[in-house]
Amino acid sequence: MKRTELVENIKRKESFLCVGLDPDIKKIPQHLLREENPLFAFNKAIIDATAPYCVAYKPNLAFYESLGVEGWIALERTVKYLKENHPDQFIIADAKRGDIGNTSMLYARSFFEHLDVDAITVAPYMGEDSVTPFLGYEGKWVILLALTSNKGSHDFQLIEDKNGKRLFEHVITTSQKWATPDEMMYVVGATQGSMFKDIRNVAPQSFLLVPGVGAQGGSLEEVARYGMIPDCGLLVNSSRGIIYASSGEDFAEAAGKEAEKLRDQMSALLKSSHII
Ligand SMILES: O=c1ccn([C@@H]2O[C@H](COP(=O)(O)O)[C@@H](O)[C@H]2O)c(=O)[nH]1
Repeated sequence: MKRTELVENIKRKESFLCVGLDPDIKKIPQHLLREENPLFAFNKAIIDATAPYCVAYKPNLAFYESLGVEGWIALERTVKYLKENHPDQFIIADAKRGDIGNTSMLYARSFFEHLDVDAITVAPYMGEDSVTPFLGYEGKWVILLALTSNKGSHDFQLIEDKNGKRLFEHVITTSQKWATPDEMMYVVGATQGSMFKDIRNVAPQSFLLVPGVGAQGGSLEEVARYGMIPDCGLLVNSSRGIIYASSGEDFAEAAGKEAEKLRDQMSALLKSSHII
């Protein structure tokens, strides 16, 4: 999906919400365990209930790979279901890949040709030749980890060089030489609050994928205050806060309500920034 289409969807739906499809077989409602593929049954119900309120879905690979073949089948069926029934949704494989060039090339083939998602998260640690094999696919995106939402983000990402430039700033400035803001986004955790100002100093035009709202306690208002740009430039993800809003038979309806609440807040933020 091209940036113009993503931005049109954000404006039309008054939402920059990304719903995280992180189904844990131990947490999904008991009655779904009778289904032939419980993970897919769960995702399908969540998608149908939340699609009016979001513009993107982000399945995290861990939740599928941990189940072996059955998990991969659930992931493939989920992506196919989205493409056939909700073709306006931007699909992100949160896989955090990145390896030596020829290996990254095969990861890229797997996610962009076989699974055919719109974007994949990539770890920048191995440098340019580990990232560039994911680039050059028409309409596909690399989402590079920059400043993550977890406590451990401080261990390496904030290390300063002798001029006071931090590692995450190096990641962003260097990677902008490899790709345009129409093919590369950055992961920045919602828990980083006012650090979004520093991110925007080095990435004024890039879209940011922002996990950490909901279960991790990040503030949507702060993210928008410091991170929003004229075409929005944000995809804010919530996974557990939406998909586990209820553990009962009403789980999909409850997920829809949570997504709608976030959409309403996002709509107000888009309006106050004169984006819509
Ligand atoms: O910095 C990061 C990068 C990725 N994630 C992933 O996003 C979701 C967040 O889930 P919640 O349930 O809304 O906390 C999950 O898949 C993480 O692995 C992140 O949280 N932070």
